[in-house]
Order: sequence, then C-alpha cells, then structure tokens
Amino acid sequence: MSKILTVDLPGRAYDIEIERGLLDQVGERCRAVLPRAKTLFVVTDSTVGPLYAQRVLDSLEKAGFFAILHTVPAGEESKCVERLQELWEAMMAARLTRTDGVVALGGGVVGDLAGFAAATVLRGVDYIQIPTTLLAQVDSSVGGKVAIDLKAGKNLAGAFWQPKGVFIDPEVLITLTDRTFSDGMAEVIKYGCIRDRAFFDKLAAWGGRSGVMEHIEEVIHTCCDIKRKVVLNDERDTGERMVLNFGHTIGHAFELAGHYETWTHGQGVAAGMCVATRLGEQMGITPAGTEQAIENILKEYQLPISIPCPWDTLVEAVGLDKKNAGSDIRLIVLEKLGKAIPHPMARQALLDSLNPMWKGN
Ligand SMILES: NC(=O)c1ccc[n+]([C@@H]2O[C@H](COP(=O)([O-])OP(=O)(O)OC[C@H]3O[C@@H](n4cnc5c(N)ncnc54)[C@H](O)[C@@H]3O)[C@@H](O)[C@H]2O)c1
Ligand SMILES: O=C(O)C(=O)C[C@@H](O)[C@H](O)[C@H](O)COP(=O)(O)O
Ligand SMILES: [Zn+2]
Repeated sequence: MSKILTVDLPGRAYDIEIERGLLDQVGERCRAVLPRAKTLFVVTDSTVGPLYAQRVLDSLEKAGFFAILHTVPAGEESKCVERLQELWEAMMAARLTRTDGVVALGGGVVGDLAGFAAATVLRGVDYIQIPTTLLAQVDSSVGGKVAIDLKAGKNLAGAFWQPKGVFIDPEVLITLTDRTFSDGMAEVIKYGCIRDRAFFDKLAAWGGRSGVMEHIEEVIHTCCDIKRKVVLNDERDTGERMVLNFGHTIGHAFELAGHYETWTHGQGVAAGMCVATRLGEQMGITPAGTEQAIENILKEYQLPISIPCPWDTLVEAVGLDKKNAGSDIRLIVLEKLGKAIPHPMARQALLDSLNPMWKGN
C-alpha cells in the first residue's frame, strides 16, 4: 500500500510517495508531475546504475519520455565541482530545455549533486528524487537542500531547490551493505532524538537491521513526516530547520578529518550527536544520562560514538558551519530526548567547551 506525504510549500508543493515496487512505476509518476517534459536526464552512480537504472529507464520510456543516463563514480568524492561541470556539459550536449527534467537515482551523493545541477543549469530545471539508500529515503531526498563539497568543507556551494516529486521504493534497500544501512540509521536515530521520543524507543527495541526492515515503511514515513513539517515552517534554514542539523557541526569536522573517505556522513553524524549531547549535559540543558542512551542505540546499529579528529580540523569545520552568524553560532542541543533546540552561543565559547574533550584525543 502506498503512503503519501505532501510537502505543501506555496507554489512548489510536491508529494513524497513510499511504496514497495514503485521503481517500476516511476515513469507514470514523473509524467504526472512533469507533463510537458520530453527528455529526462537521469543521474546515477556506478553502483546503483547496474542494479536499478534499467528498470527506471524502461518505466520512463514506457511513459513516453526520452531518457538519457549519466553515471558518476560512487562515493562522496563525486559531490565536487568537476563532476558538476561534467553534468552541466552533458545536459547541454543532450539539448536539455527548461521544460525537461532531471532525475536523481541513488543515495544522498547523487541526490545532492544532481539536484544542484538541476538548480543551476539553464538557471533551474525541474528534478525528481528516486532515493536508493536509507539515508536518502529518510532525509536527503526531502527538503531541497542540494550541494557539492569544496576543499574547505562539506556542502559549501549549493542551493535550496525543491524536487517535483520524491518516489521511494523501500525494496531497493535490500542491496545496501550493512555499513550504508547503518549510515541511514544515524539520521533515523537523529529524528527520534530531535522530535519523537516514542520513535527513539521503538528503534532501540528493534535493535538492528532486520528489526527495522520489518517496520521500514513506518520508519521512512515517520522521518519524512518530521522533516516535511520542519521544512514547511522554515524552508531556508533560518531557525527551526537548524534542528535537522543535530550532530552535524562536529559530524562535518569528523568527515573532513577522514578526507570524506575514512568516515561516512552517517558515521560523522552519529559521533557528532554524542559530542553535542555531552555539551548539552555540561551546559545543564540536556538531562544527565541522555548521551549514554544515544551511545547505547548507536552501538546497537554499529555506529561510532567517537571519531579521532585533529583540533585544527575541528576549529576549521566549526568556523565553516552554516549556523554561524558573525562570531556567534547556534549549536543544536537536546532539551530532552525527543526535543532539539538551537542554542545560540559565541563560537569561541563553543570551542572553549570542546577543547578539554579534545585534550585527551
Ligand atoms: N540534502 C540533504 O538534506 C542531505 C541530508 C543528509 C545527507 N546528505 C548528504 O548525503 C550524502 C550521504 O548519502 P548516502 O549515505 O546515501 O551516501 P551515498 O550516496 O554515497 O551512498 C552510499 C553508497 O551506497 C551505494 N548505494 C546506493 N543505493 C544503493 C542500493 N540500493 N543498493 C546498493 N548500494 C547502493 C552508493 O553507490 C554508495 O556507494 C552526504 O554527502 C551527505 O552530506 C544530504
Ligand atoms: O535538511 C536539512 O536541513 C539538514 O540539515 C539535513 C542534514 O541531515 C543534511 O546532512 C544536510 O545536508 C546538512 O546541511 P548543511 O546545511 O549542514 O550543509
Ligand atoms: Zn545529515
């Protein structure tokens, strides 16, 4: 049975559809939201392409589209200006027009990269998200943040560009490695931490991949619904949306420290949530014992609770966080498990609190 959530942004409303087997019906779904499009430029990666692209192309062609497939190497390193430029050039070589569209078929890397290409080529063409990792199905395909990484750090060039539709087929998760499944669980656990204590407790009880897969539609629906509501209140990330960044200030530093190879985004976020919660406890905002509860659940899902990171890298990443405003920063902390808030503080005060934790590193 299909579950549908609507991201009801004025003039830019779109549906998130969650349904087993949806991959074979994306053609008709794309036709419904892109009625004038002739060509669809499908972006995928070198792992997802051989697994799922043909089914998507067949479905698109059956719905009357001319579909062109473009494959980037799998991995975070593809979220770069070189791959973006290749996409722009290939889109123009395909004579894409403003009434055509882009389809992102893959994980968060493909979604962020293809979404940014769609946001910028011809000053913006429509795009569709077909997320294939757990992380992309519960988080990155929704809300319109699209970006590439720069040498300085994560997601430093990008846009807010909402998709025309998000088509989620949970069956594709079956081919994920355990590590990539766990990455998605970091963001899933984040949703429990920031907005839904009961959901957090369920995740703790399910205890692993097979338990979660028994409830996968509920998991995807719960996370997308939280994100949808937050994005509706603050699309441009000026206040409430920042809670979706829980664990990311320090998490992005961990990713940078591993040169985006050693540590994935999900792993960075997992360990970053522990640090943010420890700080919250130290500041007297987060109840004592909360970090322990988060560490316990992260361990259940094979996620790290700490990651080595040089102090200078941490300082660098904190300085580049998009929640900075002048010399202040908003750190996302938990008022309690299930409720996150942006906590404004001087960036130097945050670094001063972090420093003693790093001394032993
Ligand atoms: N825009 C947002 O709101 C947002 C939110 C969260 C994360 N992100 C970004 O998302 C990225 C991480 O996304 P990710 O974890 O999906 O990583 P990813 O896109 O690199 O995918 C992880 C790996 O899984 C493979 N894969 C994808 N689908 C598969 C499938 N069904 N079966 C087998 N293998 C499959 C990929 O080829 C890749 O090797 C980061 O760059 C992060 O910054 C963005
Ligand atoms: O959608 C959001 O807003 C988020 O913060 C979701 C995060 O999980 C995601 O990693 C996002 O890309 C981080 O954005 P950034 O603004 O910190 O680059
Ligand atoms: Zn994230």
